[in-house]
Amino acid sequence: MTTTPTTETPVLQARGLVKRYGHVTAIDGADFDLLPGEVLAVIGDNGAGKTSLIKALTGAVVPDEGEIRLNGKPIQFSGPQSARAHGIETVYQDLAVAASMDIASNMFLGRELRRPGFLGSAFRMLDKKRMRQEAAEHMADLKIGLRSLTQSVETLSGGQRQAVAVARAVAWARSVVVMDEPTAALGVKESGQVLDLIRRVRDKGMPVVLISHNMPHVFEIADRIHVHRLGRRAAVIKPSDYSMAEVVAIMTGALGVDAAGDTVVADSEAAKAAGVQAT
Ligand SMILES: Nc1ncnc2c1ncn2[C@@H]1O[C@H](COP(=O)(O)OP(=O)(O)OP(=O)(O)O)[C@@H](O)[C@H]1O
Repeated sequence: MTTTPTTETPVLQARGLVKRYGHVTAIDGADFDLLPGEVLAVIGDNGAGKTSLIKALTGAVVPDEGEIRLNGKPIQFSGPQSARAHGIETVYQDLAVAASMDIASNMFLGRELRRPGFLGSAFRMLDKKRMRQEAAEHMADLKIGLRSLTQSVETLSGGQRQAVAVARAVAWARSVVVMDEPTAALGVKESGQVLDLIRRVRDKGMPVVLISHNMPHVFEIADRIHVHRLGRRAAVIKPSDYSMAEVVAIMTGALGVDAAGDTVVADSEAAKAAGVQAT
């Protein structure tokens, strides 16, 4: 396994994570490092344990073993709410937004602002005006152009909905934004817009973890790629150092990566079939 040598303290880090579901070991001693200001893609074959790893890092599952550190400090999340309270926001592939509600209400879903004074404290009245104003500021900040924040989310295109979900996550995140397959359901143009948006989030200084099966998107946007295989990190590489075929070969186990960052043939038949050779 290789890690890019760095002196920076990772924003989010894991060592030796294990998660078992009965007889299945979904995470098998996984390490993870997210550096400040980077887009880190997490890729791996189906069943490699990417989702389980991300769930452990975002509080959705509690690992059986291992350690998670946030900004260098050991931390245990008791649930997604606890990860959120520590500034980790996740954009889920499905269920990203409440379709029948308007854009501003979606931005503040579960964190609604109340009217000041008695109206808010006693009658729990919502401060819709302020929520719209702040939602508009967040949208402008990320250069997301939407006609009206009072239109319901179901009237938006898939890409626009994803943009609302990303804007919401960025608005609340203080440490990390995790995105699970954000372009999976989108067309070419909309995917491009979401990738641009991810770049803007990164350029604001917010590190992004991107789980994706889409290799061209990963190569286009990731600063580093965490390759997950058989429940653990098989390699961390820079997209500029490897071809897509090589990364797929690392993912499937045809190639391994040694401590110097060179690829080594791990399965010669599979490497031959994939048309790749060791460096
Ligand atoms: N709740 C669960 N109960 C039992 N087994 C599970 C559960 N969640 C995941 N697993 C198993 O753990 C392993 C890893 O699954 P996981 O979903 O983390 O992989 P993945 O890399 O995200 O896969 P995919 O790309 O197909 O979504 C699989 O064998 C899966 O069947």
